Amino acid sequence: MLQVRHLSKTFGTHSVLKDIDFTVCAGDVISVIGASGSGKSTLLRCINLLESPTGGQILFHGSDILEHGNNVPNYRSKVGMVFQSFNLFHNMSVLRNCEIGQEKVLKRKKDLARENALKYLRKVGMAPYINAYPHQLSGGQKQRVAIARALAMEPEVLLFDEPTSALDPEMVGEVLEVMRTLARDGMTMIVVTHEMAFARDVSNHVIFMADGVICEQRDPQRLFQAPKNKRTQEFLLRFLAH
Ligand SMILES: Nc1ncnc2c1ncn2[C@@H]1O[C@H](COP(=O)(O)OP(=O)(O)OP(=O)(O)O)[C@@H](O)[C@H]1O
Repeated sequence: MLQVRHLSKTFGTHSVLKDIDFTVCAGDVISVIGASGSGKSTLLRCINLLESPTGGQILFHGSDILEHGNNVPNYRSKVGMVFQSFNLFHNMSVLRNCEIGQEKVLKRKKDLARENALKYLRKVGMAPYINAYPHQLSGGQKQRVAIARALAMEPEVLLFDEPTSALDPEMVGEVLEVMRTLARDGMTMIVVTHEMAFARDVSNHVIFMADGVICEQRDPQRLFQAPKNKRTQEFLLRFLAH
């Protein structure tokens, strides 16, 4: 479905992504792990074109979306994103947050947008809060609304950029549980995370990054139990020591 080929990104003279290569198939849950500053968020932001890659290809169903003339708005509507900081519209209710993108971007009629918003708010357990405003919600609840909003756009791939990093520890579980359910339902997901248990137990493929490079990518069982790359070994040892 999605192939990232030789992707690079430079900020000024700082090379943040170098020769990134991986493939996403329908139903894949891919976790991207690595130390702070290794380029994980930049990679996600390049995939959904919030950042322009400096080089390489992003093939979506075989066509390179970085090539001039490709339908970028269509691609964007099929690649959803959930941010660390929720990015909800503060002046809108929970329900409106989940309707607005469908109406403005997908041009859905109000009735359909509402029906869909309610469907996904139910899925993440936020239906009782449809009239609440973001400031009335906990961090975990805000993130569940953000997930419902992304799902309501019915993307083919959902990108998560450290979705639990801004949450108090007691709220991490409720968001991870929603993500586990999505994975079980077959949602295609790329998840930048520091939650190693999620990466190990839920994903079918794990990418380990250091200094803008993919050092190792494999199935989680082998990557966690028998990492081949020295930097992966060091990272996992440091992680276990905490
Ligand atoms: N807009 C930008 N301009 C300049 N440098 C940037 C920009 N965005 C990111 N960088 C740099 O790119 C590098 C990778 O950052 P990135 O946020 O992708 O790492 P990360 O692995 O996601 O880190 P973390 O786990 O802390 O979120 C860092 O050195 C960062 O300072």
